[in-house]
Amino acid sequence: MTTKVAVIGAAGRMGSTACDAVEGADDLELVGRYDDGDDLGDLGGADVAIDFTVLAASEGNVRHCVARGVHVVVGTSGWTDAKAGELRSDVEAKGGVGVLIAPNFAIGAVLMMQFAKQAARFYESVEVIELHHPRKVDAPSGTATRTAEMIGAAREEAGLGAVPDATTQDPDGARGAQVEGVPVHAVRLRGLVAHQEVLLGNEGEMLTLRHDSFDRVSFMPGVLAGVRAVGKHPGVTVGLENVLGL
Ligand SMILES: NC(=O)C1=CN([C@@H]2O[C@H](COP(=O)(O)OP(=O)(O)OC[C@H]3O[C@@H](n4cnc5c(N)ncnc54)[C@H](OP(=O)(O)O)[C@@H]3O)[C@@H](O)[C@H]2O)C=CC1
Ligand SMILES: O=C(O)C1=N[C@H](C(=O)O)C[C@H](O)C1
Repeated sequence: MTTKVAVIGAAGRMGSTACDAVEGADDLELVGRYDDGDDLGDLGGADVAIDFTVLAASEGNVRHCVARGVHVVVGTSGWTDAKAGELRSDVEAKGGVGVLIAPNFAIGAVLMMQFAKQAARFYESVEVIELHHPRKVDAPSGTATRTAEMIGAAREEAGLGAVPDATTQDPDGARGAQVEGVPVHAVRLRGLVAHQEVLLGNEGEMLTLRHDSFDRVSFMPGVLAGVRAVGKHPGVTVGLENVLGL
């Protein structure tokens, strides 16, 4: 059976790549491309919508889809647990509708986050460095935020205290953003696509976890896996790991 798919943010870097991926899949049919100012209407009769827009638009797009019983795969960054939580009752009220929010669809990035979560309890120090193309509008990246949240939760569960840091003077924020007690640093550099390092340190050793997306096609196997799985996961699901069986 063919699944009908609409893409919101279709003219963007990710949206256009997602349109190509859907068109290249035998079991999927692209039935709609939507951009800023377009009326989403009935989404061209789509079974599943993919949203790669901006946070300010994404929530309204998702609510529009859910109200029409259309499953949604959300790649737009900036969705916090609190924002996802606000959706839950409305999504659950629609019965079988699924919303999958994934901070990162690259399989390696999902694994990197899982490895970071696994390693977190063994290390005194941890920092996250995300590196992206200079047209990215949000910082820190959704991936870095999610990684830091997962590390922070694992550290808390293990009873670890604050990361050691003697800094008392930092007028320009050189130590980065603090996300759940984890310093997060954002680099914007021409030539990059999407990259992240997690540095974990103990006395006398360091573990570096690094993932590189050199091309946006790296996100597509995850996007398509999400499109195929979202209908089998009613309610709101955060993280591609939940549909990959990790
Ligand atoms: N989860 C993941 O794996 C990944 C997530 N991302 C995230 O995806 C998002 C998009 O990234 P990217 O494609 O690079 O960004 P782009 O700026 O290239 O694309 C965003 C698109 O959304 C459109 N848009 C803006 N507002 C609306 C709206 N209200 N309704 C419909 N379309 C709208 C924009 O149109 P216009 O230009 O006219 O405003 C643009 O075409 C970002 O949040 C990014 O962080 C990116 C890569 C991977
Ligand atoms: O804007 C991007 O490019 C990316 N955004 C996502 C994020 O904010 O984490 C995913 C990936 O890093 C690429």
